[in-house]
Amino acid sequence: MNQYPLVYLDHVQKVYGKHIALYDVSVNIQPGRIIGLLGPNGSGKTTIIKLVNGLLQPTSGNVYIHGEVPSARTKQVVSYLPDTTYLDENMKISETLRFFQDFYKDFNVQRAYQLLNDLQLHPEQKLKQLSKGNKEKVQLILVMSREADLYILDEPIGGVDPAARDYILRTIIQNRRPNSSVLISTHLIADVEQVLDEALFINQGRILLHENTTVLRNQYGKSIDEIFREQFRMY
Ligand SMILES: Nc1ncnc2c1ncn2[C@@H]1O[C@H](COP(=O)(O)OP(=O)(O)OP(=O)(O)O)[C@@H](O)[C@H]1O
Repeated sequence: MNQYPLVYLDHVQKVYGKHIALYDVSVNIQPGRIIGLLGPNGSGKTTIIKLVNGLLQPTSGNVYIHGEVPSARTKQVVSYLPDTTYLDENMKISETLRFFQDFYKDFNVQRAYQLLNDLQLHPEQKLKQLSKGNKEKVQLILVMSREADLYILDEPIGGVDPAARDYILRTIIQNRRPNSSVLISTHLIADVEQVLDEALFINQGRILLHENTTVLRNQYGKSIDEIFREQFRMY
């Protein structure tokens, strides 16, 4: 058992040119948790995600995954869904699964086929034949079928029918690797809040709150979406 937190951001500051994107951010993520990284456009969500992935370096402070700075080794335990498409549109769904199987030795192809079935996606369909929402589902299934310690989802399922978002997230999250954590970045709070264990509110590069969602609901007598809107008046 690793004695370090899964993720620890230790007084992280990130500056792009003259713009300060993150001010003194400290965050601790434990195993087995579903965390919503919630904030309006430009608040610093993607910057945090890229720092955890090792795609960006902090200007000051440190990022640790299992007590180590991000490296090729830590990347093996993090499965990342970027907010852009990266798959060849001419591939069939089944070919994307083979591609992931070749690329990631921790890819669980049985889980991927099970999830495709659960979400009623046909493996022989080509990506270019799929709707935006169904393409997002395929990407989510690919990322969640790795045996990772941390799954990072940057704006997942924004194109999916709102009525189906909760079901899709729930299905995928319930089938993830046991005791892994999921960090979900979104501004669609109402659609994800039922699956969240913790809420991390961020605004203008500062963490405003990091709390258990049940504690928050009980404390305010409101949904996470309502608390977010009322407390921080971002909308
Ligand atoms: N490469 C860059 N150069 C300069 N400024 C940047 C760069 N990347 C991000 N920023 C700025 O840093 C701030 C945080 O951006 P970030 O992409 O982390 O926000 P976000 O919360 O993910 O936003 P969104 O919800 O719109 O995706 C924003 O003000 C953005 O304009």
